[in-house]
Amino acid sequence: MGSGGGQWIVEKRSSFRSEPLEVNVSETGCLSIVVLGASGDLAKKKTFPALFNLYRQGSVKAEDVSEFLQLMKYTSGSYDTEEGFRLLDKQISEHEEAKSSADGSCRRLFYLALPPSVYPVVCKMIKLCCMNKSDLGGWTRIVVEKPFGKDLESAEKLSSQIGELFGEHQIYRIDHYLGKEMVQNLLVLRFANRLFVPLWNRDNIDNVQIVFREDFGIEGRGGYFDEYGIIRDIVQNHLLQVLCLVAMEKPVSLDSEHIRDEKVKVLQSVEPIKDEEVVLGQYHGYRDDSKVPDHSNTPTFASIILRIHNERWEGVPFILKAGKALSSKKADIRVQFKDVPGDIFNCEKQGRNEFVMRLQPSEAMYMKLAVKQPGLEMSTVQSELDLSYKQRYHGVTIPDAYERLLLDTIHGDQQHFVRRDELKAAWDIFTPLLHRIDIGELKPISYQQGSRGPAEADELLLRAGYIRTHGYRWIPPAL
Ligand SMILES: NC(=O)C1=CN([C@@H]2O[C@H](COP(=O)(O)OP(=O)(O)OC[C@H]3O[C@@H](n4cnc5c(N)ncnc54)[C@H](OP(=O)(O)O)[C@@H]3O)[C@@H](O)[C@H]2O)C=CC1
Ligand SMILES: O=C1O[C@H](COP(=O)(O)O)[C@@H](O)[C@H](O)[C@H]1O
Repeated sequence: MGSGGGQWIVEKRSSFRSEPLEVNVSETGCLSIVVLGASGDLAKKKTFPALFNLYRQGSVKAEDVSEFLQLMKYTSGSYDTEEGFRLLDKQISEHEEAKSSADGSCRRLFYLALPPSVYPVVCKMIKLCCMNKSDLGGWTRIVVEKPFGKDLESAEKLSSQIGELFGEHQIYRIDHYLGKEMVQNLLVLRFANRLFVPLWNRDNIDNVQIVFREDFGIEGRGGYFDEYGIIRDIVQNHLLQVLCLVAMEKPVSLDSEHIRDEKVKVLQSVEPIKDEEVVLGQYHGYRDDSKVPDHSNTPTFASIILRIHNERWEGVPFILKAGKALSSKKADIRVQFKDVPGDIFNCEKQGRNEFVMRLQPSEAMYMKLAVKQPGLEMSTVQSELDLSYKQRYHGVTIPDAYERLLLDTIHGDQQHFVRRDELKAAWDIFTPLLHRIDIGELKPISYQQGSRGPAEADELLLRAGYIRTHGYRWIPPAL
């Protein structure tokens, strides 16, 4: 899929500048976006809708999907032979010539919406057949999706194979959670607010939960899911990336490398996972999927405590919880503070201060805190300082994560992509646990679909020190 000749006007997201910068993406050469795996689930659900939205925003009267479709060309071919890739290169070159783009200024973005097993051969073919010249600012970039490997060894092997063909600056390892509004907000909240600076540490924070819940099961993805399971699907990547942003030290600057340096340090400080701090679950009915073996040991739910061995976080449990086919669909970060020393109000009975960031649905952040019960009595009640995005930013459309990340790729901004050493450190944490699950040493507990997951997970939460608020009732503000 390509565009050129001054057609695409897109907004450059200069990460933290307040004023959006209008940039014509074709000003430095023709841009071609090649989606490999165009007929797959990911391309259908995420990649093409994101591309369409970007296109729609950039072209004033292009609400019509047919205009968008006219920009596309479909090339069919096999992933491991040169023939198809030579044809692809020819088509891209013809398009670039048609747009009169100077040789050496063209930009080619290859989005691999493919299973990781074919990444190496596809990258080899791109390198062999589809590279462009870069002497006038042109580039070739590769976007790869998760799962990037299955464990430390396979991920490192994959990294080496791709690393032999492309430089790190050309490889964009996408984790779409890094493109979510509230995840991107974490750096601002933590480092642009004096309020949080002195509080964000083991002296004040008792525990942190990072939770992903889905209210549907694997829905026809049994073949993929059973091979990977919930830890590889969600925890090792999405939730761990969120943990990094919650726990990392302040980066030297907003430069991609500075941010990723700090994330790597957090990951390297995570202690080995203890068996007694893991609860695995598998929903009842999971094995009914035709592609799931009858005796599958794959977890569809996991609650895992990670402990960070450093000055800021020693002793603070980070509870990472993810599950499919549960009672609700949500993703949030819940930071629970310690009790007030020498409490004269008996607030402890009601609950602790909590700072909650809800990533989805309906982005919000709220601080649960004790206030005086309105009225004559001098008693306390749990209430909240509430920033609900729909109310506060009424009418503002929050872009989809994939839209942002595709745009970042076009702009060469790697801040929200996973660096090779980061990936290695992430696999380091989970590989021993995953291997034990793979060989059946650890078994998931069965739970009912539409439930909260295994009761053992809530027990683990209590053991970790989490204290649930009692009698708290949220009254949504009226618009
Ligand atoms: N701006 C907004 O939209 C706001 C919305 N609210 C809403 O108010 C409600 C209450 O909010 P809040 O107190 O923060 O969150 P919840 O009551 O949803 O959850 C608080 C904690 O208790 C756990 N929990 C929930 N149910 C059970 C259970 N039956 N047994 C054991 N543990 C349980 C949750 O685990 P887990 O995370 O795994 O479910 C979580 O750790 C929510 O629906 C929230 O969305 C509140 C404030 C602002
Ligand atoms: O990467 C994945 O994410 C989705 C959930 O994404 P979200 O943006 O809707 O929260 C999940 O359903 C899928 O299993 C997983 O592969």
